[in-house]
Amino acid sequence: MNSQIAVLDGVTKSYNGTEVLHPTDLGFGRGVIGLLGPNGAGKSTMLRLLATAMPPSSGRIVVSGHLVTGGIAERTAARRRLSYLPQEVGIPRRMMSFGFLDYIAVLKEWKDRDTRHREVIRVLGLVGLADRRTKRVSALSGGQRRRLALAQALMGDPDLVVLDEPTTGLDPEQRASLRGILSSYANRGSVLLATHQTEDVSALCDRVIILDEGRIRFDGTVAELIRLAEGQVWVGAEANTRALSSWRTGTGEIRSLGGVPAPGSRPADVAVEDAYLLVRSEITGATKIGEVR
Ligand SMILES: Nc1ncnc2c1ncn2[C@@H]1O[C@H](COP(=O)(O)OP(=O)(O)OP(=O)(O)O)[C@@H](O)[C@H]1O
Repeated sequence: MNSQIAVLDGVTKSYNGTEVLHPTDLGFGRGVIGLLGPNGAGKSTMLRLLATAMPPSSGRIVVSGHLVTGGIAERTAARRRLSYLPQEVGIPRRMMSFGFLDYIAVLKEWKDRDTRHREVIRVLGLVGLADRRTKRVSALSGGQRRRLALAQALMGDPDLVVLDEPTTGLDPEQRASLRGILSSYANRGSVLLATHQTEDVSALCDRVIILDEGRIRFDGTVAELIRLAEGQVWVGAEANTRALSSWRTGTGEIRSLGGVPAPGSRPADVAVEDAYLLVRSEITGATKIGEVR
């Protein structure tokens, strides 16, 4: 489809002979897409493949019309149209914030010095580090370093923004501000983010994909995900019998996922986290959505 900015076509990835991403077909259009899944599900693997950080074991990947899995020229052309925030970024500690971003901009082939510097200042402002631009990386806090890493992924006007756990380590103000920034990128391109923060998915994502053991287990809108869990989240004075999980909330009531509703309990609004946990429990065989009681 022409409106697709990135496509995975029969893509697999194996490490040392073990397939960790099973044959996957996915297309990404405009908008923010959240990738959820437990540790080791294959989220980072999928993002690294899309970001051209490593080749797939089989299948085709296309980004902005360029066949990433073709020759080097096509891969380079795709790289010019995407940006990537890995889960861990090693930033030289002696570099200054401005110098680091300027260096990345040079690698991204921003040749004109003035334009490049304007862009560096713009992204430093976006991540709230404008007043830290002459600070050495070693003098930044952990969250500020993460913001600096994020800034390099926001440079330019990419068609595809690939972010591996972008909100980890950010304070609430920065997370809220990042949501605004990512929504504005999503008006013109595709933003794909792997996260464990289900609140970010509900606040931000047009589409959510759940990956587990290298397979896609859910792909739909946030509303569709939530609908799967409707009628299975309860609050009351007691926990549901055979609840998948239950806990006392700040109001003193017990919130239960799944199970047989306790006498006097009432249905609660479903959050993305509830639906995610119920989908996961179905995968692991702990319960079956729609047949909990
Ligand atoms: N370089 C590698 N060599 C060997 N195995 C790897 C390598 N990178 C990842 N794996 C394995 O591939 C699987 C998927 O890992 P991946 O990092 O993609 O998961 P993830 O969903 O991003 O996990 P997390 O939420 O913990 O970041 C895991 O079993 C992991 O141990």
